[in-house]
Amino acid sequence: MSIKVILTDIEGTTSAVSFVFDVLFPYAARHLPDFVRQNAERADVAEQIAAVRRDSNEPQADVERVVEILLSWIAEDRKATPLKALQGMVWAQGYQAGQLKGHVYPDAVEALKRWHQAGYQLFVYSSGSIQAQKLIFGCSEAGDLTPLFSGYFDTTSGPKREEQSYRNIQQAIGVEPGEILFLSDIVEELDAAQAAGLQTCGLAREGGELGSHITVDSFTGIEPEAF
Ligand SMILES: CSCCC(=O)C(=O)COP(=O)(O)O
Ligand SMILES: [Mg+2]
Repeated sequence: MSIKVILTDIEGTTSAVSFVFDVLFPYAARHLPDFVRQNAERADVAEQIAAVRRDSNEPQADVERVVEILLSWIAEDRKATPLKALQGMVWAQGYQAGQLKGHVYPDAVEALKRWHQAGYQLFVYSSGSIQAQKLIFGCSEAGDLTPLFSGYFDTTSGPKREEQSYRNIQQAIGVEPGEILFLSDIVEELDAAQAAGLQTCGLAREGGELGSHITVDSFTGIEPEAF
C-alpha cells in the first residue's frame, strides 16, 4: 500500500520546541489573563471558560480563579482543549500585531512544498488548536504555508497518545490507515498511530532513535515512497 497522505505534528517536528516553550507559551502566560478578563462575555471565550470550570471540577470558579487555573495548566504544559483554544485566540492577536512569526524548520518547508507538488495530501495533527495551527503556518518566517495543507486536526479529535484519535482522523480523511504517514517527535504518539494502522516516521532533531520507528533528524531524510 503506498502513502497518499502525510499527517504531521508541529512542536518538535515541523517547528522548534524552543519556539513553543520560549516564545509562544510565555506570550500566552503574559497576555491570557487580561484577554480572559476583558472578553469573558464574548460567546467563544465564555464557552471555553465554562469548559475550564467543567474540566477542573470547579463549577463555581470566578474569572480570576479560571485565570489561575489556566496559568497553572500552561506551567505544566497541560494539553487541555479549552486552554489550547484560548491560547490560539491570544496568539492571533500577537501574530496580527507582528509580535509573533511562526517558526518552521527550512527542511520542513522545503519537503512540505515538494510533497504537495508531488500530489501528497498534507494534514496537521497538533495539541495546539486548529486556529493556532493555521497561524503558525500562515504567519511563518517562510511566508503563508497554509495553501499546502488539506486540513487540520487538534485535540477535539482526541488526545495524541490514544490510538482511537488516529482512527478518528483516518476516518475523517477517508483513506486506508496504511496510506497515511504520521510524523512526530514523541514515541507515545508514534506508537498510538502505529496501533491504529498508520505508517510512522520519528523526528529526532538532536539525533537518536524513537522506539522501533524509522527515525530521521530532519525532513530531508523522509521518503514517503519508501514506506
Ligand atoms: C500550534 S503551535 C502551538 C503548539 C502547542 O500549543 C502545543 O501544545 C504543541 O503540541 P504538539 O502536539 O504540536 O506537540
Ligand atoms: Mg511534538
